[in-house]
Amino acid sequence: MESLKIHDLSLVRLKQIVDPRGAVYHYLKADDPNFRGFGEAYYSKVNPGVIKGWKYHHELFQHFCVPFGAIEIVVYDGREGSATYGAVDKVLLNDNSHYSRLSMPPKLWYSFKCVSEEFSLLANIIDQAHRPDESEVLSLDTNIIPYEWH
Ligand SMILES: Cc1cn([C@H]2C[C@H](O)[C@@H](COP(=O)(O)OP(=O)(O)O[C@H]3O[C@H](C)C(=O)[C@H](O)[C@H]3O)O2)c(=O)[nH]c1=O
Repeated sequence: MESLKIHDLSLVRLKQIVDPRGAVYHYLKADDPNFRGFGEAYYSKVNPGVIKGWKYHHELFQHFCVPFGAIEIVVYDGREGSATYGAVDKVLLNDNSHYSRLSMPPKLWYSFKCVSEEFSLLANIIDQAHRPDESEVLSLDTNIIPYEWH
């Protein structure tokens, strides 16, 4: 596990099993300590240079990885009472040297940018089905979150 500032946010390097026909990419197993149950899996396609966010989920526990392309994801801890209140982590996820899973509890703000030349896919496994009433958004230029994308 790699160390991040935000309490409860975890980054785990994943295996890619090389095979001349095409590798196998690990993602998430039910016996992983971070597994919280299965609700839904989906991909967010992000075009080159595009930033999506800020987003916030009241309830969802999320597991991100990037099986195609490269994405920088920034996470902000605005949870009152958190031991790491105010902390920001920035993580690179890609399909080769940074093939990792970012596991994230609810109530953290995040945004992500495609930094590959082609589009990227951000895969997400969540512990309950997506519901539109469960999330919040802020614009990228908000002054509530102490991070500016360039
Ligand atoms: C995820 C989802 C989205 N939608 C609708 C809601 C919007 O009208 C549209 C795009 O959703 P959104 O703008 O949230 O898409 P992304 O910015 O790619 O973000 C999504 O993928 C990243 C990785 C996240 O972590 C978000 O929580 C997730 O919403 O699809 C649905 O109808 N059902 C769904 O399950």
